[in-house]
Amino acid sequence: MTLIDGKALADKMAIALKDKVDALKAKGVTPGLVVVLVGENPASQVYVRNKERRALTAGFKSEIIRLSEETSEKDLLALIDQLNQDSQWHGILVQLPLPAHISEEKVLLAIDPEKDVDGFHPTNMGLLWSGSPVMMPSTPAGIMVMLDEYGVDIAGKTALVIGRSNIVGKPMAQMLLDRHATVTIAHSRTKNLAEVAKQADILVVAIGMGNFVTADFVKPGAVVIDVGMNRDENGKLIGDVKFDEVEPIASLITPVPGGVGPMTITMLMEQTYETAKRTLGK
Ligand SMILES: Nc1nc(=O)c2c([nH]1)NC[C@@H]1CN(c3ccc(C(=O)N[C@@H](CCC(=O)O)C(=O)O)cc3)C=[N+]21
Ligand SMILES: [Mg+2]
Repeated sequence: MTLIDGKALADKMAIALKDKVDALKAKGVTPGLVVVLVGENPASQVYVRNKERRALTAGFKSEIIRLSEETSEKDLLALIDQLNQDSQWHGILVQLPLPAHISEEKVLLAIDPEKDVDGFHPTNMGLLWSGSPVMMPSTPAGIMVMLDEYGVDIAGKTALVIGRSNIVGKPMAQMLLDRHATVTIAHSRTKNLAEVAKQADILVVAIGMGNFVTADFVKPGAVVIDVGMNRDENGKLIGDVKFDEVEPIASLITPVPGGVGPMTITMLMEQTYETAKRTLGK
């Protein structure tokens, strides 16, 4: 069996999370997650709905605040300030991307780092890179859980992360490094990418180009993690990895859908729960 079933693992973790949440509620704390969505990005609508469904299933208090595409940066910052002060919300997530007239950097800086369940605030990114993470970006955190669940050895292995975003590639590299992998980050300017990729025991692909990674990129027996979420010409969801070609070569591979995506949401829920739990003694 070469498939890493992210959906099944997410469902399994959801059952355990519900029990943990019930126990926390009995102590008087209900985890609260608020999601802010600006504009009508159709992909964002799907993700935000999935998040809300998983949050309510877990027994959280959850709300989606939908703002029009025309919302000013000033109004959004004022809303974040208000959510920062509101003790019913343990986690605040502002869905990215934001409309072009709003600075993502300013918005992420405005979120209280203690409520930044995405782990995107520079304080949280710095804590991760210095080896004392508090809030971890949920996509790479979910990938680490999948690697552990499927018994993948990380220490001493060669890992290649393709993609250098702040939300996936960079934190992924740090998490693998922390577990003693030998890590390389590749990107669109990397020369001889297929040859570089072919050295990797663990290959994480987050480049945002459908079917980009083909059989010639993959070392036989490699573990292949596909973070891609692309639509093909028929509107079908496809990953960054050409699954049918790579699956016979890999020892383990994540599908799209049903791999990284569901675990991203699961880790967001776990992190919101942990954040709520930290308020107990306060
Ligand atoms: N502040 C912020 N935090 C995020 O974590 C964040 C974000 N902005 N913006 C967009 C990306 C993307 N993202 C996904 C979440 C769930 C699925 C997911 O559930 N995927 C399912 C299917 C989805 C479908 O059918 O379209 C799957 O892969 O099986 C995918 C992608 C979170 N993101
Ligand atoms: Mg995330």
